[in-house]
Amino acid sequence: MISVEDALAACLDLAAPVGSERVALTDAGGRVLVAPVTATRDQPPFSASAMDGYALRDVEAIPGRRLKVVGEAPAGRHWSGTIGPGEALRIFTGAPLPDGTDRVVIQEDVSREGDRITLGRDLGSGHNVRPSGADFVAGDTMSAPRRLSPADVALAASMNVPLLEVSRRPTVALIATGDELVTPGESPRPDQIIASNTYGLKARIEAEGAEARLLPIARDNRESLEQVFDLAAGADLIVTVGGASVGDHDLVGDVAASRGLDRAFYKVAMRPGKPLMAGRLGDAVLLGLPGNPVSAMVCGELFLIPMLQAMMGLPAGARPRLRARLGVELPANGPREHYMRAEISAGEDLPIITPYGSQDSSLLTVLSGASGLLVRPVDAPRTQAGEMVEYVPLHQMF
Ligand SMILES: Nc1nc2c(c(=O)[nH]1)N[C@H]1C(S)=C(S)[C@@H](COP(=O)(O)OP(=O)(O)OC[C@H]3O[C@@H](n4cnc5c(N)ncnc54)[C@H](O)[C@@H]3O)O[C@H]1N2
Ligand code: MOO
Repeated sequence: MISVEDALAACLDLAAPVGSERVALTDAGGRVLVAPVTATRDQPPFSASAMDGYALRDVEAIPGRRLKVVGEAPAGRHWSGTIGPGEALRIFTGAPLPDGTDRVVIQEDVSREGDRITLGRDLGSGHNVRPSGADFVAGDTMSAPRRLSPADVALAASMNVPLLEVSRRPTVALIATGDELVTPGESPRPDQIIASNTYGLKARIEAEGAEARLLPIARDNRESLEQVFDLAAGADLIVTVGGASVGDHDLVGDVAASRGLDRAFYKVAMRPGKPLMAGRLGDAVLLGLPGNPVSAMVCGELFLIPMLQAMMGLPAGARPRLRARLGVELPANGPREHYMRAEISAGEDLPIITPYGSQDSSLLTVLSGASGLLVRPVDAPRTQAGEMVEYVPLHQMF
């Protein structure tokens, strides 16, 4: 058995970037930018008015001063003359500032009669001008790698870059294994259950920006597993669920080995998720998740998600952890790192985390209610309520 840390390092070693493609801005939100975006112009490309009002020379912004309005500049139309002494230009937000001016007095501070304005008593101190290049100048870059936020997409658009180089979405083939499983919506025999893990994993994988393909359920015999493995051809990552333990019907390791699996590890000192396996299988990476539903989802969160991030070219490592105060006393932990499904509530200095009473790895109701995984390190001593602990937050992306 290896440690969680070593298993994650081995998983990340297997997960090479999958390459990139160009997408339009309209399809770029949430994708992973892999090459920097360079601005092709300054923004704003000219000194622009920040308000609706009158452009004039700052030296003439004197309360009570009367000026002649000699023209008008709406946004999108440069006024080509020069503003001289005693003159002002009617101007609107976003319009280029005319030559000779360096200030805009907002219309609320002006009274107008015909082509004459009189400046009010309190003009404020702001110039209401956005200098040319205030946001960015040509050659400025948005760095990569990064997951493109809505604001990033808007920035790239503003830089006049219509196509972005993003990571291809890694493709994941999901294989559920077991004679006891039927697809949701079907009529199970009394001795069967509904396959759930691959559905939860698909949702999680897609929330991360990868593509998941659900393959037919593989039955507990070599022939069926071989057939379903064949269907996984072309995937970047093959994820099996179940059939990983020591039972007579746990065939995933054997079948993968006979297909040439170069196994990196099998079994991790953690709870849930001990019978985890990973390796290289031809051109793909294989991640073998344990069958218990909570084990599959927790291992998905802790290992599969960082692997996908690495495959998309993002800096990848252990899932982020937060701090909280323990809500109840916990006994000493054993030799496996324990990821306890827990509730998190508001506390004084830090949130309070309370693990559920039942930590059985078959209980999806508990996982569904949990907002974090309380991390109990290997051989952690008895821990009192109120002590500081760490947890991995869950469900944050939904
Ligand atoms: N003698 C031992 N028995 C077990 C050990 C052990 O070390 N020695 N480990 C236990 C642990 S821990 C786990 S986790 C499970 C994992 O076993 P497998 O990965 O071989 O999983 P299965 O036996 O196929 O299934 C376990 C459990 O999960 C249900 N299952 C499987 N796939 C799905 C699915 N897609 N959707 C919903 N539920 C699924 C399956 O029906 C079983 O109930 O082994 C322990 N045993
Ligand atoms: O490791 Mo199993 O995954 O504890 O249920």
